[in-house]
Amino acid sequence: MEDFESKSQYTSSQVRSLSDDELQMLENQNKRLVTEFRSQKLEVEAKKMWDLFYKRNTTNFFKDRHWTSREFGEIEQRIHNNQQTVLLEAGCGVGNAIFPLMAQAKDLFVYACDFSPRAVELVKDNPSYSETKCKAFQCDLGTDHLSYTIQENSVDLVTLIFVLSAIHPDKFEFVLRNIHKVLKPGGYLLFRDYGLNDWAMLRFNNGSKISENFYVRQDGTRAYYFKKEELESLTCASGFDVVSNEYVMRETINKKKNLKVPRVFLQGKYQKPAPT
Ligand SMILES: C[S@@+](CC[C@H](N)C(=O)[O-])C[C@H]1O[C@@H](n2cnc3c(N)ncnc32)[C@H](O)[C@@H]1O
Repeated sequence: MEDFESKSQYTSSQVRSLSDDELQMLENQNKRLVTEFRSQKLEVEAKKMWDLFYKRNTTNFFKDRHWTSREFGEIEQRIHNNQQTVLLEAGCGVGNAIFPLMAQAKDLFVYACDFSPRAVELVKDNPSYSETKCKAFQCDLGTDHLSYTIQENSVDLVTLIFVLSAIHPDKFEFVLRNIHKVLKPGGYLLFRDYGLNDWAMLRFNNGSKISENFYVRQDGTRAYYFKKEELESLTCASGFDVVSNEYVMRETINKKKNLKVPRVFLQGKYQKPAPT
């Protein structure tokens, strides 16, 4: 989670290949893994860690995401056609993805959920929040059923942006099935998250690795780095058809640190099949 400016972007079906130095960095991470006790504690305290994150940063950490409609054609098209749309932003944080969309779209209703009570409060405190256009609620996507709050088969689009990576891999399928239940047949899950061999993944120190591709940051929040084949099989196992699923490679520049780094994200679009 760093503040970087994007320089260039292209998609790739290949995993980013690593230099010898980078391979060595990954090798070093395996020397001392997080203990089983710490790993379990991090799982128990996941909600608390994110809530503390928002206590420290309030709405100041993430920038508004103005790229969502550009990156996901389904959103753009619906906004352009003034099509009535129900969207769920699963793991909404303080609303950086939803408020720019609500400002553009005339006929959009947004469900926004997060397991951090502070994040949900910050969404509700936003001057652009209105109960007629949005319902923000607390929900742990890995344990709470979305269908207790949202009617089954009622949502056109679900966005899941840098959220699944924060959840324990054992819960990935539950989360995806949870989302699948509230999507309309024919509706889309729009996904962006960290990809394998992302620069941030290689930077973790010895002692930060929990398990394969899963790490803990200094603030106690966790990050998983996805392989495209893995997300493809997870979404299929959860009842989705894969429409697209590619790495997005970006070269970004951190002006303060004078650093140019290769970021890797995984971006995908998965559809709940419509009955034939
Ligand atoms: C990196 S932020 C992304 C926020 C937002 N999607 C955006 O694009 O700005 C990750 C969010 O996932 C939320 N989160 C993590 N695990 C969650 C879970 N099990 N259930 C619901 N939200 C969760 C965190 O509280 C945090 O707000």
